[in-house]
Amino acid sequence: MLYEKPDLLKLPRTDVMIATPWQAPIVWDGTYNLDILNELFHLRGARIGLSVFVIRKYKVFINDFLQSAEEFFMAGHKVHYYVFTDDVSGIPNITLKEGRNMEVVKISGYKRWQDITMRRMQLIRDYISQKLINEVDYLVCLDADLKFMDHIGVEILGDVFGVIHPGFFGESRTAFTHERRNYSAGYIPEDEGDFYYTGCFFGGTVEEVYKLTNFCHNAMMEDKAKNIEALWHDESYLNKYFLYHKPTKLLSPEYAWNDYYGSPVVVKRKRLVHVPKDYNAVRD
Ligand SMILES: CC(=O)N[C@H]1[C@@H](OP(=O)(O)OP(=O)(O)OC[C@H]2O[C@@H](n3ccc(=O)[nH]c3=O)[C@H](O)[C@@H]2O)O[C@H](CO)[C@H](O)[C@@H]1O
Ligand SMILES: [Mn+2]
Repeated sequence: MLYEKPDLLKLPRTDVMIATPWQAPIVWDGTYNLDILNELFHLRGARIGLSVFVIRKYKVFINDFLQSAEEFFMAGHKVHYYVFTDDVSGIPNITLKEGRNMEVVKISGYKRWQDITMRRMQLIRDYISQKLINEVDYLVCLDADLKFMDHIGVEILGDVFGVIHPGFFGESRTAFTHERRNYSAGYIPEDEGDFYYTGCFFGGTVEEVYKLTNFCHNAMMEDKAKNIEALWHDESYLNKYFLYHKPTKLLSPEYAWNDYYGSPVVVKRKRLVHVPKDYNAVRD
């Protein structure tokens, strides 16, 4: 395989941090060679799962989500979609490319939207031990109200990864919307916290995603027993997990963009974007 020799004396990017203080890479455009990575993951025959939840009115998002994933997500690799839904007939039967398949998993859903979003942790955890552990090597967990606009491939994969929220990447700790009540299991003290991670995109090896979802679900149950819920629900507990179990890879906000935040110069590609939604129309 031919490619340009890496140059140890040349920085791939000079405008952004490309590794955390704990030496985890932060993936930005221009920091990786996709040909090398594709070759490595093909040699391993990596099987990649993608989980997405489509409950109640979130059906409106799933066609664009899947069609755009077929175009941009893990092109050329083995992909297994797991679509969790309360309405199997509402999931479009789209034509998938070679090496890709889809499983629709019927679940009952919850009344409150907060429970729908939070219970994903429990459902993912349980489906990993029931089935996924034998079917995929990596699992990528995503919101449904997203559309792929550009390449997302094996450069994202690692033991456990999170995505820096597009609204907070230049912010100070005090601006992070972490859970600050010390009696919540999602609590992060004001002088701790590295980045603010989005709840809409995380993943890793199936074993690591099991640990992450198990932690988050247990933390939620601990709070539920006290009749509290962290400020940003699953996102708050995910941030807590990443504080003490640091991600081994981080994805830049290119991987979870929202046009609400405009077009900062450091963001060269908007790979996955949140579809604008009318909260009152799609929730409850
Ligand atoms: C960009 C980002 O940081 N997203 C997070 C954020 O808000 P969002 O406002 O993006 O959350 P959201 O409304 O997209 O809900 C999260 C996900 O739950 C599913 N769903 C939700 C409601 C429903 O009626 N039906 C349904 O299927 C669906 O897959 C959806 O994408 O905060 C949420 C918790 O408050 C989650 O942590 C989201 O991941
Ligand atoms: Mn969302």
